[in-house]
Amino acid sequence: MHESRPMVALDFPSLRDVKNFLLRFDDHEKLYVKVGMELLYQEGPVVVDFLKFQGHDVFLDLKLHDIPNTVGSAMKGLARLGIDMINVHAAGGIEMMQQAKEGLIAGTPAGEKVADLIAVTQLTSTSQESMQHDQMIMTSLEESVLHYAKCTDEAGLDGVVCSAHEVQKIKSVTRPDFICLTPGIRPAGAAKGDQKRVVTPAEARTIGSDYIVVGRPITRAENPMQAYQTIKNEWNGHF
Ligand SMILES: O=C(O)c1cc(=O)[nH]c(=O)n1[C@@H]1O[C@H](COP(=O)(O)O)[C@@H](O)[C@H]1O
Repeated sequence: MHESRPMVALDFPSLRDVKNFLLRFDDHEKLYVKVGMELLYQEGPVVVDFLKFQGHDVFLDLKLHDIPNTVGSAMKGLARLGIDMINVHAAGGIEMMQQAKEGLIAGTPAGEKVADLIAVTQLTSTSQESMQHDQMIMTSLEESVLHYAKCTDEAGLDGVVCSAHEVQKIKSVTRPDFICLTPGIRPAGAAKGDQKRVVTPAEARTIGSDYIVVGRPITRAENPMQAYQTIKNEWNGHF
């Protein structure tokens, strides 16, 4: 495990919703939050400024996927926001990922830590059937994920977004410190929603995930702080 806090996916449509959500937590609770496209596209970079000012760590989950030059230039601009982690789609290719990394390094202000850069393999909402039908990748889901993980490592990135089911094999074909960040986390009995490949926080811990990302089981809980603490305890092996 790399990070003892579960990352909280702030999948909200506005900064006002984020502020209301954070009011449910103690002031001293510094979170590692994930800002995705829903929030950033509607509110802009001010969201990141706000969260960083409040002392939270920020994973900017924009899943960039375009030609190498465009992604590299976009990364250069995004690096100035002072984020802690950011991602691209491995399907964009090795050259795209390399330029993403170069852009990120070039845009990071002198003296500041370069954000972790990871790549999405196959989304946790993708099943083997949908991958073969929609993407026409005629291999197993696991083979596809491992292939993308190897390409990501070759491009010099820090790790991947994957399902916890794939963590052990990914580390065996890359390296032990290759980050495996796993969404698709559901406490026992919680609704899966659109996620296809899910595990509990305790299972993710046993399997060896480095980070877990949790959205709806916390953001839609009646008591988000309590849901967060329960998941955090389970993730840290305290029951
Ligand atoms: O990159 C991601 O964060 C991501 C990749 C993936 O394969 N699956 C996945 O669910 N996610 C994100 O993780 C979060 C999961 O949210 P919940 O399903 O509500 O827990 C969402 O914000 C997704 O955008």
